[in-house]
Amino acid sequence: MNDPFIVALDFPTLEEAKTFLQSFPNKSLFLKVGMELYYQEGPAIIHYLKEQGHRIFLDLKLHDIPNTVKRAMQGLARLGVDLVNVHAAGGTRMMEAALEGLEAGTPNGARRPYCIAVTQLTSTSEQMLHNELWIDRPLEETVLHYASLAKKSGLDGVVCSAKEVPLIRKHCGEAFLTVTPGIRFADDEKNDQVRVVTPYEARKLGASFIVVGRSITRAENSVAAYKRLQQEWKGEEKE
Ligand SMILES: O=C(O)c1cc(=O)[nH]c(=O)n1[C@@H]1O[C@H](COP(=O)(O)O)[C@@H](O)[C@H]1O
Repeated sequence: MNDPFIVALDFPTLEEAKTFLQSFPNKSLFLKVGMELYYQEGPAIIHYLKEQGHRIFLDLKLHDIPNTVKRAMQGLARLGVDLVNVHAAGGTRMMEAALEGLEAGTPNGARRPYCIAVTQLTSTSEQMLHNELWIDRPLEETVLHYASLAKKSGLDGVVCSAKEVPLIRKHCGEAFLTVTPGIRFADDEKNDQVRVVTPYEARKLGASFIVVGRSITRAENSVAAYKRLQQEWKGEEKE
């Protein structure tokens, strides 16, 4: 998993996803299939993207009782995706059950999908955490606590904002994956994201992977936007 860019394929239909992918012929991408696309197209979308040679992060953010998560993960492992996720808020027993399900569903000889936990969504602000969700601890502390629970449960890493990566790396180690959405170019709209950084900042902060959706998928020229992403990651942002 060396390529640090994950493109969020947030489209309502396979047709629209295909139209987008036509801009990247012969290129193997790391694609994130989320609820919008998967709930419409189901496993067929995964089979199609795998046939095209793409790697897949199936982002369904499972959060349920341990047994349900275990059985759901068993099925997802059979799809042969590379990466899946759960909400760390489901607790350690649920995260352990997710791994048990993945191990049980992984075909013989294959590698089980990596499994990561969402800490606090990148659309959550400090204010929302305290005033709406009634969580009194500082946001960064809760992110680190959830990351520690994920690590203790045996997960491979977390989803967080790149802002929290240095703290997580310090406590959970360099091998623990940090997958960071909330990525925007300096001149982009934030939309519904709150804890946002540029690709350049994400690399400086040490993110393992960055998840980029609208800045590429809704760009006038998606190929140019992807190239800009590569350049900024290499440190060529104008400061
Ligand atoms: O798990 C995720 O992928 C995720 C977690 C999170 O905290 N924040 C977050 O934005 N995401 C996903 O990352 C993508 C970000 O998309 P853009 O905001 O368009 O770049 C979306 O598909 C979200 O579902």
